[in-house]
Amino acid sequence: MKKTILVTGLGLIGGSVALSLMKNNHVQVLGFDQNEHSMEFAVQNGIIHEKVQSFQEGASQADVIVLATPVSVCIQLLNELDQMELPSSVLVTDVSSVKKPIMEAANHLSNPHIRFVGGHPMAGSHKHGVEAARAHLFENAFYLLVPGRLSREQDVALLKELLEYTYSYMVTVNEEEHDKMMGVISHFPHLIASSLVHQARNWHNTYPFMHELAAGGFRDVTRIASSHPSMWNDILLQNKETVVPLLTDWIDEMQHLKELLEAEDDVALHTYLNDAKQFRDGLPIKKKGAIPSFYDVYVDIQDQPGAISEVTHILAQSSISIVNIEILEIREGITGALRLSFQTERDQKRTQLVLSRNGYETTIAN
Ligand SMILES: NC(=O)c1ccc[n+]([C@@H]2O[C@H](COP(=O)([O-])OP(=O)(O)OC[C@H]3O[C@@H](n4cnc5c(N)ncnc54)[C@H](O)[C@@H]3O)[C@@H](O)[C@H]2O)c1
Ligand SMILES: O=C(O)C(=O)C[C@]1(C(=O)O)C=C[C@@H](O)C=C1
Repeated sequence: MKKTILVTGLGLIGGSVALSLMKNNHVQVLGFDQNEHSMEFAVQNGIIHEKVQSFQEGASQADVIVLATPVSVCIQLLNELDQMELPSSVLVTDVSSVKKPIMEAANHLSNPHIRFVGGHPMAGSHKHGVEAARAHLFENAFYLLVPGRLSREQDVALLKELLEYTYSYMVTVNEEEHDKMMGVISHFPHLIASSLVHQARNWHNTYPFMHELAAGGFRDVTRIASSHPSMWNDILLQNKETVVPLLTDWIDEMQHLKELLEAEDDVALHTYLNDAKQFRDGLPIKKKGAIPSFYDVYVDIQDQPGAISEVTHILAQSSISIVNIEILEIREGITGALRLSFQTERDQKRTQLVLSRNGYETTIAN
């Protein structure tokens, strides 16, 4: 029998989860968002099967609910759900970037019909909104699952099965380790990226031409500063327990660097830079697993005649050989994506460069 899944919060992440659920013939995907336009877009573009008029209306029909709203809204929705008269048992999950406050709220629920397994797909973008949703967003990424007081083994197994078409690696962690790790590799870097942009902005009056010179380095290190401020506000406040001590350590580290520079300690400075390089170079770029992966580039394209040959022509002109090409999610009238695979990282990088010079939007899913 088909499972009915309600996705609440049809933005970048909710829309992308919904798109992957739509690939499963055994599910019916309902969507709810406070923004009517997002719901309409989702129906028109095949992101969900149907919209519902309220969270309650969807919840009362659902076997599974995915909460994909900002973290603090997710906590409110869990509390609303707790008060609802649900006709039968419902498995609830979320996608929030912070897990301790979510699991705390979930562990306190008393509605006997609710089961809960926390979730966090570890991929995203600086974009937001349903228009940015992509079925391939989570491909080859980790998808973290966090069981709690209301989770049974079969709930975790069911979620893994339903989320199969995200093509991600499901890993179970606890909320404590989740928030600490995310603090270090996701939340705190966000603060640093924003602070670097502020520093450049403060110099803008002195050197008005400077921002024109901001090339790859500045752009690479500050891309995430372009993310949705209200979402990050929420994340940083909800994980301040982790982020504040990291900030204290960082200030000490900056002080140490300042001293090295003032003392012109080139040996210590070189060691510092080299140690960072060694660790950064050792980060896994591509995971090996059930899903074979090359050096892939995703290219957003319009569904119009000649769209694919235009892309391949541009690459041929730059002598870049494509190993494989796959069309993902093309439906009439909306943007779709091409997955281009290359043999080397160099070709992957060059492709991004030449295609973006030609006005294409590209993504590398690591
Ligand atoms: N953006 C990322 O890179 C990323 C990655 C992984 C997880 N997350 C998590 O995913 C969640 C959503 O983030 P996003 O990037 O999709 O944001 P988004 O802004 O693209 O989408 C959020 C959606 O929630 C809707 N919403 C807000 N309040 C609502 C309510 N009361 N009822 C119904 N809908 C409501 C908004 O209208 C919007 O469509 C956040 O918890 C975030 O921490 C984000
Ligand atoms: O790629 C980006 O823009 C992201 O910020 C994605 C990112 C991350 O920090 O890696 C951001 C928040 C999430 O919870 C998961 C992924």
